[in-house]
Amino acid sequence: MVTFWGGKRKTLVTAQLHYLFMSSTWILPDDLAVPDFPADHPGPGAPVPQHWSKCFGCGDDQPTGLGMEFTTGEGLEVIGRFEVAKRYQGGPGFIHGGILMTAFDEAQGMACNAALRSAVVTAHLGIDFARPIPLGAVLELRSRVEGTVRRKVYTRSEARIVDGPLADPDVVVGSSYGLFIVVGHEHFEKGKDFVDGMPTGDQDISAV
Ligand SMILES: CCCCCCCCCCCCCCCC(=O)SCCNC(=O)CCNC(=O)[C@H](O)C(C)(C)COP(=O)(O)OP(=O)(O)OC[C@H]1O[C@@H](n2cnc3c(N)ncnc32)[C@H](O)[C@@H]1OP(=O)(O)O
Repeated sequence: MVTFWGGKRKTLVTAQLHYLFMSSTWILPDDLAVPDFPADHPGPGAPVPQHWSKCFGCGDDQPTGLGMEFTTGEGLEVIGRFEVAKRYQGGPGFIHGGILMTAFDEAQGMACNAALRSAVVTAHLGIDFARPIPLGAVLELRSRVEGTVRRKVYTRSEARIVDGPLADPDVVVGSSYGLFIVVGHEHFEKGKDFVDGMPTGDQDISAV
């Protein structure tokens, strides 16, 4: 199957050559600009704070969420981790695919935020499920910004099991590419009436 996106969304071209590669190919635009390395970047290994305490991906005030924790990696990379809890089950014993996609969404959004210091939302996500991921596995997602075109931010991420069942840091168990769009504060104004509870800590809606 070969799928090309056209029309208004001409910059996003995805070729899904499943019969050749068993994975999808993400073609980046020619006019991609690589963002400058932030002057105040703390270097590898520094904690990256949650962007919002109620976030399903990273919030510490969201008991059913993934509780992902992030650190800076080399260059513009961020590294996210979480353990595959039993409640994330899809097929017996394994992670639900939508949970992995959520983790990739969060991880690539955090990479955008760390590289650009701007709020972003997801416009498009692609994912390849390469290996089954068992409950109890500790997943590490390495994510980075590939470049930007105007407000569009192109990202990439790979997941590996680094601890627990089937751990092998050399095996990529899933990968993802994303298109995020830089948005202003007004984007979140529309949601203020629907926020679930008050934020904890110093993360509030104005922080985005
Ligand atoms: C909740 C999060 C809090 C975040 C706080 C910040 C902290 C940062 C850390 C984030 C970590 C979180 C990670 C989870 C992040 C989510 O899960 S966000 C939730 C899911 N996403 C959404 O709800 C987004 C819903 N969609 C929208 O609101 C609007 O469609 C968008 C994406 C803002 C774009 O609308 P717009 O601002 O009017 O922009 P528009 O002119 O249509 O498009 C701009 C460009 O993007 C292109 N484009 C737009 N959509 C697409 C598409 N789907 N395909 C291809 N191209 C597209 C356009 O063609 C245009 O291209 P150019 O003309 O520049 O070449």
